[in-house]
Amino acid sequence: MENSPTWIAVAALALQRDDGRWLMHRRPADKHHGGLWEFPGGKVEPGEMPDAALVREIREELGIAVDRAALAPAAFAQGPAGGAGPAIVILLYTAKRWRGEPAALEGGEVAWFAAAEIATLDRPPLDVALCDRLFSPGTELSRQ
Ligand SMILES: Nc1nc2c([nH]c(=O)n2[C@@H]2O[C@H](COP(=O)(O)OP(=O)(O)OP(=O)(O)O)[C@@H](O)[C@H]2O)c(=O)[nH]1
Repeated sequence: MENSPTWIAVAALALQRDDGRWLMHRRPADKHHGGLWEFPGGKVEPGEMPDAALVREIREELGIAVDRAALAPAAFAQGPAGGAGPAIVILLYTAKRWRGEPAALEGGEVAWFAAAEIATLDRPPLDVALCDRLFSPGTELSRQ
């Protein structure tokens, strides 16, 4: 059995609007996974709780304020980051409340999608797994 010597935790957010649409972020072309659509978020810093990291990343990346109490754990996925980097474990939270209007402050673009539309977007492999868990038929969220 092989153990991964290192891995990084990434916290990501599935933000849902009142009309049921979800926010996705298209990564800037010059970044790892450039041009792919993913849930906004970023790396958890050493010593940081994932939900606190997410509040920070979302403020930096989208310019909106989300309270930790509004974050609900939803799913996780793990796998290689691609390239020679350490493995990634992505912790996905959902939120339905925030303050401000989301914008792609660090490049790329943001847009709101129905769950069925997200299935047609080009996404990193871990996001395909996360979306399967979040939107799979029979789950509570897929009916909302
Ligand atoms: N934020 C986010 N990252 C994801 C997702 N799926 C996925 O494979 N990743 C990968 O996880 C890593 C997270 O890095 P990031 O670039 O978003 O994080 P960051 O802002 O803290 O990093 P940086 O400041 O070093 O660029 C990237 O390799 C990214 O491609 C996702 O849904 N959301």
